[in-house]
Amino acid sequence: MSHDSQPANPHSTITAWRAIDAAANRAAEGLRVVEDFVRFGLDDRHLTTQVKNLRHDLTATLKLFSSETLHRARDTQADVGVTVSTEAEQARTDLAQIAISNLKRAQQSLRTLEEFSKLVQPAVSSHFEQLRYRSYTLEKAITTTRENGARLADARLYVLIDGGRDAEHFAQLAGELIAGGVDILQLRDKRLDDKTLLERARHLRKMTSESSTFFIVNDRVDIAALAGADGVHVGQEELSVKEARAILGVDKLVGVSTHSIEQARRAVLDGADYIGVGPTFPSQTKSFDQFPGLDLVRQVADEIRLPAFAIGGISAENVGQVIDAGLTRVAVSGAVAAAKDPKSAAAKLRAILQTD
Ligand SMILES: Cc1ncc(COP(=O)(O)OP(=O)(O)O)c(N)n1
Ligand SMILES: Cc1ncsc1CCOP(=O)(O)O
Ligand SMILES: [Mg+2]
Repeated sequence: MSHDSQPANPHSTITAWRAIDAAANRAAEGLRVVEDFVRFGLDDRHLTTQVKNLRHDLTATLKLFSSETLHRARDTQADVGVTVSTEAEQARTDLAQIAISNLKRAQQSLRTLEEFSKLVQPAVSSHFEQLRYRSYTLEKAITTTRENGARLADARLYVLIDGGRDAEHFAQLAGELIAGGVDILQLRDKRLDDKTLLERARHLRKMTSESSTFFIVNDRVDIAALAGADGVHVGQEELSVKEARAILGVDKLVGVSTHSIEQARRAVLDGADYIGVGPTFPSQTKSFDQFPGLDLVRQVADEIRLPAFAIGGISAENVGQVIDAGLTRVAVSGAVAAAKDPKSAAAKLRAILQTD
C-alpha cells in the first residue's frame, strides 16, 4: 500500500520490488568489499568490526521483507542495467579507491532501498536511512585512518612543552627540540595569560614552519586558529572533534586524549586525526588516580590503525615496554623538556622509536 492508503499500481509495485532486490544485493556486495579492504588493506580490527556490524544489520533489515516476494520480482535477464558498465567502473587503480567506490555504491543502494521501500513497506524505510548515515560515518573514519596513516607515517616522537621562563628560554628549547628530530611539538601551558600564550604560539609557528615538525596547541582551539598551528589537541571534557574542526577547518589536525578502548573507538568514529593513549606510567608533569597503562596500549595496538601516541611518564628507560606492547609513537614532556640536554634526549628517544 502507498502512503495515502491507495492500492499501489501493480506495475509500480513490481518495479519497486525489483529495484529493492537489486539494491539489496549491491549494498551487501559493496559493504563486503569495504570490509575486506579495512581487514586486509588497513589491518584495522575496529573498522572491520564496524563494517561487519553494518553489513549484518543490513541483512537483518532485509529480512523484514518477504524473500519470496523479492525472488518472484527478480528478472535479471530483463534488467537493462546488467550490461551497462561505465569506464569509471573499470578504471580502478588502487585498493582504497576500490573500497571507497564500493562504499559509495552501497550508500546509493541504501538510498534506493530507503526510497522504494516507501511504496511497498514504508515502516522499513527509516531503517535504511539509519544504515546510510552509519555508512557516512564509516567512510569518514576509513578515509581519515588511511590519510593520517600516510600524513603522520613518520611521526614517532611528540613532545609537549610549556611557555618557558621567558620568550628567549622558550625559543631556545623549541629550537633544540626541532633540531633533535621531534616530529610534533605541542604547546601546553595552563598558566600563561592569553596574550603571552598567543605570542609563544606565533613564535613556535614561525620556528616550525621552517622545519618538518608539526605544531599543535593543547586545549585552546582559538589560539591554534590565530597562530595558524597545524592543529589542536583536545581532552575528553573539552570541545569535540567536530567543534574543533568547525573552527580550525578541515585540513588541520585534531587529536583526542583517550583513556579506555571505548574512548579510542569513539575517537576514530568521531573523525579524530590521531589519539593520545594513556596515562601509561606515573608522570611528573600531571598527576592521575588511574592508569590504563600498558594494557590500553596493547588494546589500541591490536585494534586501531589511526595514529596513536602513548603518553604519560614515558622515557628512554621504559619506552621499550611501550614498543613491546605494540605502539611505536609516544608523546612525552618531562623526559625531553626537563632533560639536561633536551636535544640529545629527543634524538635518543627518536632513534629508539625508529623500529623499522
Ligand atoms: C598527545 C596528547 N595526549 C594526551 C594529552 C592530554 O590531554 P588532556 O586529557 O586534555 O589533558 P591536558 O593535557 O589538557 O592536561 C595531551 N595533551 N597530548
Ligand atoms: C598531559 C598528559 N596527559 C597524560 S600524561 C601527560 C603528561 C605527559 O608528560 P610526561 O611525559 O612528563 O609524563
Ligand atoms: Mg586538555
